[in-house]
Amino acid sequence: MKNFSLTYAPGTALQRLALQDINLSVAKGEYRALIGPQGSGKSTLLQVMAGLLTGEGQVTVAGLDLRPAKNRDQLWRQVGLVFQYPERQLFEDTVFNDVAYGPRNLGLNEAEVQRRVRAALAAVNLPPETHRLSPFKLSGGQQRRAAIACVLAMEPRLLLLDEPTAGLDPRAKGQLMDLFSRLCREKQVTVVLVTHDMEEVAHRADKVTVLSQGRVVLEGCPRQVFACRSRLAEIGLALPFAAQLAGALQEKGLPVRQMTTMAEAERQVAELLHRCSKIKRAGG
Ligand SMILES: Nc1ncnc2c1ncn2[C@@H]1O[C@H](COP(=O)(O)OP(=O)(O)OP(=O)(O)O)[C@@H](O)[C@H]1O
Repeated sequence: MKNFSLTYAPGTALQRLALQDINLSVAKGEYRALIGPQGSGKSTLLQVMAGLLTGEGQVTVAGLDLRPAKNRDQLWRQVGLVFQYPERQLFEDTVFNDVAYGPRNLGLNEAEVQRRVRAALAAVNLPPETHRLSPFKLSGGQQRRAAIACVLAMEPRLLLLDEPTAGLDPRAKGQLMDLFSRLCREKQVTVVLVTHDMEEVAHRADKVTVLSQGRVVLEGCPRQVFACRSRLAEIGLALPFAAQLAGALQEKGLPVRQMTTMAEAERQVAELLHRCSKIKRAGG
């Protein structure tokens, strides 16, 4: 995106500048997290990347300049957008037909449709006995997975995820986040994830973009972004637990390096305990 801005309902009483002068570049195969307080423009930005919203400035996705409408129309073959609560879009008589809907619309032959549907349902761990059920007979978590399978069956090159695990239990959430990571690492699918979950960002993202009031205010790898403690506090964003712990220990004068993931926290706490026990043994 180059110098991109978007105003909702221009010229009306509801006019709202949602994105201002955005310059953003996401590499192929990258896992990008998009964070920011409520109303900062994250969902709007995802919809622009999906070609659903337009504004002023340049947007190029998968080599397509999105200004001409014909290019935006082509994008749906390459981009999968998972909205918040995607299960609300399930509508077919069976789970199988819901997942097959997109591939059939692509005009693929039935053997390829079947292959894609089975692969997508297996990827989200929906067992074969659920495939012929009405999606409305599934549990809430299963419905979410079926809805995500609908997007995966399109085999998108770019996966845009708007809080895809909101409301799921930790196990289901972990499984889905692992799946998105695998698609990124093994199939070079580009992932852009909107989330309020800083642990996920610290753990999985290659890079983080922070939005505030429609502007990009910080960008970098998780370690760089989470080192900007006061800026994030000003914006109203929390730090991952490990970064909070590092700050608390440093305030007490303990020799702790900056850290963002739980694995780093475990290593550093183990080092600290080891040093404590050596000091104790030495009678200190
Ligand atoms: N269809 C719309 N018409 C008018 N204003 C809108 C519309 N959609 C969003 N907005 C406004 O644009 C701004 C950005 O909204 P957006 O949903 O992109 O933010 P967000 O960061 O995704 O928020 P959240 O974390 O709450 O989902 C907000 O001020 C919102 O009220």
